[in-house]
Amino acid sequence: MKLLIDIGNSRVKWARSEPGRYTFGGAFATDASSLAGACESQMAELPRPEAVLVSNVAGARMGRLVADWASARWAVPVRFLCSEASAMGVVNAYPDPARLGVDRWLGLIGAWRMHRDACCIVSAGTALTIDLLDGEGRHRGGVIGPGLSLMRTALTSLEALAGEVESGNDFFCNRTAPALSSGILYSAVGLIRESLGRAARLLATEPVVLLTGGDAAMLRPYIEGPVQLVPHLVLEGLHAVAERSP
Ligand SMILES: Nc1ncnc2c1ncn2[C@@H]1O[C@H](COP(=O)(O)OP(=O)(O)O)[C@@H](O)[C@H]1O
Ligand SMILES: CC(C)(COP(=O)(O)O)[C@@H](O)C(=O)NCCC(=O)O
Ligand SMILES: [K+]
Repeated sequence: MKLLIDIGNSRVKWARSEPGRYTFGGAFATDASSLAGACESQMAELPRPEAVLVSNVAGARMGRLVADWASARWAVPVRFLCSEASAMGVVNAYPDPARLGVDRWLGLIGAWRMHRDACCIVSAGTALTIDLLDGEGRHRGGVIGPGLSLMRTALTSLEALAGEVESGNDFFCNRTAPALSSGILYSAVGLIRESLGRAARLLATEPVVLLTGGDAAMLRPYIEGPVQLVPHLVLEGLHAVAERSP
């Protein structure tokens, strides 16, 4: 068994990888003060993994905390994945491949393994990242926007907008709280819809949407066309790599 760990800027997600079998394990906050304790409470009882594969986009300190915990618990090799120029049929669009977030890279790897066709990966996490993969496995680039919580935190930090964001049904609202909710939601939905329109024109075909991340389920009703909800695409990408690694 290999242990897969996705360290995002809001949450750490983990899973078990065995040949032909991927099992989601759990999630906990990406918080330095509680990280080791959360690893202990969620993963300590696992059988000793033969390896730990990590995707980390939350900085070196979080990565070190997880690696130190795993090394102390099992004395097992901890491998931090890096974005590459190409791998497993996917070609990175970045001229400097290592600069592409490794979560986005592993999302592309996971998407290609699932679909082997043109797809648009929408990852609704701390950031809202959208990446386009063409029918030949070429990454055509992507965009990085604010996630829902990030927008909420930024806007409600303004004194005039402080307080609860209240979900509503209208687009145009006559009270501050629902107006915030509508603006935040459609900022994300607008970016997604713009991306999908441009993707269809660029590829001359409508790519399937792979929707992932903590806000995926919430955004799903607002996205037209073929959409597949994949709660943890980064972990699926790590599983694809794990199955190919010795
Ligand atoms: N239990 C949860 N804890 C924290 N955020 C959650 C939770 N469930 C859903 N979310 C939403 O998901 C987002 C984080 O998604 P996630 O994909 O875990 O982000 P990242 O990969 O950037 O850490 C948060 O911004 C929040 O809006
Ligand atoms: C943009 C991100 C921080 C998203 O992280 P997340 O929302 O998953 O926490 C991550 O993809 C990243 O570190 N990207 C590096 C810059 C780039 O991809 O161009
Ligand atoms: K993301």
